[in-house]
Amino acid sequence: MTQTAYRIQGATGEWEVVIGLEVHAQVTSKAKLFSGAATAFGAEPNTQVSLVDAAMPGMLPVPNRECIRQAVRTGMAINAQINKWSRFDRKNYFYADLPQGYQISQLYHPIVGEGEIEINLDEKNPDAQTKVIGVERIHVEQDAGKLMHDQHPTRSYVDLNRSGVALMEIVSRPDMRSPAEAGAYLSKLRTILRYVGSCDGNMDQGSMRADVNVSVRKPGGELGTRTETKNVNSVRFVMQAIEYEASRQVDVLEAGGKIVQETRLFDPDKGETRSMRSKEDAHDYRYFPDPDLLPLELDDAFLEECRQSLPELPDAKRKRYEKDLGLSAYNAAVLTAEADTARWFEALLAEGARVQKKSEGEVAKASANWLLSELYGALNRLGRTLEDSPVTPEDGAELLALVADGTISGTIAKQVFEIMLESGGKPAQIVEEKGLRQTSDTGAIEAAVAKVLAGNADKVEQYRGGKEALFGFFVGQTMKAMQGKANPQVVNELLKKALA
Ligand SMILES: Nc1ncnc2c1ncn2[C@@H]1O[C@H](COP(=O)(O)OP(=O)(O)OP(=O)(O)O)[C@@H](O)[C@H]1O
Ligand SMILES: [Mg+2]
Ligand SMILES: [Mg+2]
Repeated sequence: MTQTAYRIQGATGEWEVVIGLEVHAQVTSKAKLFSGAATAFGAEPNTQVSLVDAAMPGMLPVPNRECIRQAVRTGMAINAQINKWSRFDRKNYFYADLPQGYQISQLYHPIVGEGEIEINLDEKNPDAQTKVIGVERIHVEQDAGKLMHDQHPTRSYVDLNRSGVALMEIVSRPDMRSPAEAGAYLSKLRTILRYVGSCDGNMDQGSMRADVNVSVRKPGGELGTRTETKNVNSVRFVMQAIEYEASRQVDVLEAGGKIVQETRLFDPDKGETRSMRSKEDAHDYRYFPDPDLLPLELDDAFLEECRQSLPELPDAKRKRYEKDLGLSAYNAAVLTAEADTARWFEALLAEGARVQKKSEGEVAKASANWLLSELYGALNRLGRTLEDSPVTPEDGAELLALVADGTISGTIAKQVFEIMLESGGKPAQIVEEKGLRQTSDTGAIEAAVAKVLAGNADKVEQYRGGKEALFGFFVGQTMKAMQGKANPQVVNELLKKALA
């Protein structure tokens, strides 16, 4: 690790920032944690509420196997200890969005114990600056409902669609030392969750949100008192909240004040945190084991199935792309940062291996370059993503195969791609219909060469006088005269001969 430490300069010297994140991640599952109600985003208020979620008297919770499975798979993906025996506790508090009057959570015996996440601090060269952040635990709990204050002048409404939805709370160790490290941690965690498929990671829809614990201390000193900024919903806001909160704490301490352990809110418009409640009026949650639920016991077959179902994880994939496919560190990093991108690339690669007569490394490099420059460029222009790309991996591979076997040149491939984007159609068919096939017809190319040389007599003289850099000019002119359709190798040979 070659990172320079993040320090805040105060009048009394430098301060170090200490950060721990509690991330709430909504579990990907059709049904809620203890009921069969649906979890889809964007439904009309109170249309996805069972009697259990509304806390009708006499209703009993029944754990949803899929939610448990997703938490276990997530734990396995961060190399964590999986606890074969865990238990649900009641966290008691009173609030209008919580009809039960308590949240079912896991305080004393979480399902997942110690794990770790390696963060990469240089996006372009991920292995250049890494750090391991400890994860203390992951437990499973219910989400609450949502209060709506903008529906009526004097009343608040409540939407219970979210009530009872399964969350994983992923609690880090206080191992981060800068906003950048916290940002890298959150991004990496989101990437892992998306690969595993246990959470969609959509922070703007609230599927993933972070409670940001921050304290400051003199470098190497005792841990300071932390504040906790709740429910921050983007990577950028987390970084801003830390920056603001750390310098606020330094100001308080340098003025001779004390940090009070408190819950704060982040205001994205102002980039500030504000006090919500202090420890003095903190809840006494009166935790106790939920008497309606048996302890969770996981058997070996279940754990084995969870392990078998894990996909190749982002770091392993990135390293394989570099080592086995020969991609640059940067390309490997960009292609593996999102599970969807890697999936698209691998489909392109598989199809490329089938239709191109080139080595795996050559196919991989050409595919990566095309995806990251041509396709991404086009999608950006069209305001689209890979998911709704107008071109499929099969079409892309077919286009690259036409270049690889010399049917068309790289320049013509760009033209064909534009036509595919505009009017659809298969690359080979477009090439035939528009007569774009590359030609090695020596007669036609010789004629074009002769015309170019005749029209540029002065340059020919300079070239023969030793200005060899002009060769590229002649190639360009000849290709232009051939409308990009001449085989570049034949053009080179015939030009050399004519200029000799
Ligand atoms: N001195 C500190 N400075 C910064 N972060 C800290 C410090 N001490 C603990 N933390 C972090 O605070 C978080 C504490 O989360 P935890 O879930 O254990 O408890 P909590 O916040 O008290 O409870 P709740 O889940 O009800 O919010 C962890 O991420 C931990 O790393
Ligand atoms: Mg917590
Ligand atoms: Mg907390």
